[in-house]
Amino acid sequence: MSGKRTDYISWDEYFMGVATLSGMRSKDPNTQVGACIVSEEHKILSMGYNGFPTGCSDDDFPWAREGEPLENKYFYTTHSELNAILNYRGGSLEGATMYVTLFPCNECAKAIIQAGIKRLVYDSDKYNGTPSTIASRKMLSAAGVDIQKYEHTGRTVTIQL
Ligand SMILES: O=c1[nH]c(=O)n([C@H]2C[C@H](O)[C@@H](COP(=O)(O)O)O2)cc1CO
Ligand SMILES: [Zn+2]
Repeated sequence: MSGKRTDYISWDEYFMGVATLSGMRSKDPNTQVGACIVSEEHKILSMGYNGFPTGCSDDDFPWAREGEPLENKYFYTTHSELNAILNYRGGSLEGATMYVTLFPCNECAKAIIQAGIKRLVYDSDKYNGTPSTIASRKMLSAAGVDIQKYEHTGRTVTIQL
């Protein structure tokens, strides 16, 4: 008998958990997104969350969803998926898997494809049916990216910080 623990978290729980934790860094009051990129050997290569680019202060740039284009967040936020891709400085992401807490938009889909990411595991799909996610799905499918919906296990993890 090996005596090994049996209640350890699965790879999917681990990586979606890390993506979720990363999203908790986001200052966006409406939608927090986290992404975690993993190698074929189950090694974490990079992480990201949605926010303004370096040097663009969260206190100076707007988090509003509405109003003039220059006065709301959409021109300024870097999405979690792009941040995770850009945060990787170690070489190629060819063949990697991305775990992301929200299904990617069309712009992130292009970055995912061009980075060579071959598998996508997503959790929320709250913008399903919008032109952006329809285009995203269309491109990811055409490029042969394996798209999987994360299956919740019901496990709750409490971390004392
Ligand atoms: O793929 C995505 N990844 C990502 O990080 N985001 C970010 C950008 C914004 O900060 C926020 C979306 O804001 P909202 O849900 O209020 O429209 O989530 C949004 C998408 C769109 O699906
Ligand atoms: Zn995006």
